[in-house]
Amino acid sequence: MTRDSAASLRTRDSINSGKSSAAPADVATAVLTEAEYELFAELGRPRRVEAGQLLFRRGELGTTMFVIARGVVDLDFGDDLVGKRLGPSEFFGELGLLIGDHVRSADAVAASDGLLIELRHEEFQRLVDRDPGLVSFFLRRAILRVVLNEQSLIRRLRRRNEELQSALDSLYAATHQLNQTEELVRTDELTRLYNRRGLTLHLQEHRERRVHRSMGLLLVDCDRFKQVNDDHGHLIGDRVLQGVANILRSVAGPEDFACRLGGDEFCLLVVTDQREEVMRFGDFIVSTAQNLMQMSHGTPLMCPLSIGACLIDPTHDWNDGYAHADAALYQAKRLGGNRVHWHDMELTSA
Ligand SMILES: Nc1nc2c(ncn2[C@@H]2O[C@H](COP(=O)(O)OP(=O)(O)OP(=O)(O)O)[C@@H](O)[C@H]2O)c(=O)[nH]1
Repeated sequence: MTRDSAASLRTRDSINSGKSSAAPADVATAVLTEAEYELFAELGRPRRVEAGQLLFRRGELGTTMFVIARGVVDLDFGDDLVGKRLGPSEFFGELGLLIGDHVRSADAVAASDGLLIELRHEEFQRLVDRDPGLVSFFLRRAILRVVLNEQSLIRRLRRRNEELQSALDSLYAATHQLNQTEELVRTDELTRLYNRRGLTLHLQEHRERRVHRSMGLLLVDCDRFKQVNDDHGHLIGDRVLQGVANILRSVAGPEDFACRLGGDEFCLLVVTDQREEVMRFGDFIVSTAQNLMQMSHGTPLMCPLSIGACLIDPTHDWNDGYAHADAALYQAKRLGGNRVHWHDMELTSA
């Protein structure tokens, strides 16, 4: 291509807009100086492109640099990186020319019909031979542009990383808060045992996970607790309730479940299918309360406890099991309290 035809490739607009001469300040610009453009146009090959035509893909090896004579080209760097639109006199794919076999970092697509000038790696030496000064200036700009692009990419990635980190931190905080709230919703404030809602959720989780295990149920109720409040005040009453919770907490294994149902009523679920074992739990709780009562002088640390106990059949309705334990508790109270009573079927049918 001659110098005359090269000049004719350039649109008048781009010349008039002053893009053609790179001032020292925009040394990293993608716009070629007039002299560079003319040199590349002279040694390169013109190539017509149509709107939407793919020039190269990200990840492909390339050995060609392109200069836009007419039209516009979009560069898409993928992920969520900002793309670029290049116009007349701008160049792209320069590392292919300089290095040869360079991995493209973007998809290049003609965004309009246009005309490009292609320069292959093999032509690099010819460019140098023709005008070493001009090519060295171009090289400086091309390298600077790559470095600036890299730096801006690093900055963007760093910012993005910080944003992601802070989003992750907020997510952790929200999850933590949610867990805490969920835990609070399930917890009795006074005793820190599970509350009735906690029990309902516990049973629901078991049903959902299809955990079918036999369990012993102990319904624990304070005897004449109202009297404690009346005689010693609510604060002492609270302390007694906390004492009952401590006994239940101390006997419950990791798979067992202790909760305060409300007021002076508690329950303990123990994983077993043995009546004797459930009764052992019950006896231990009642006798521990008795021992604590003996240790109190004046201000009560504890009150007597009544317990209704039964085995829960995992294949039966929970409410049936609960009703059995409740009936047994009623019997324990009727017999004077301060004891464990085992549920027997006659009780419920009576
Ligand atoms: N201190 C305190 N008292 C509570 C709390 N919740 C409920 N109570 C009281 O517990 C008492 C329970 O009374 P009752 O249901 O008659 O039970 P009780 O006096 O133990 O009677 P029996 O069970 O028949 O032996 C009531 O006076 C309630 O006000 C609490 O959180 N703290």
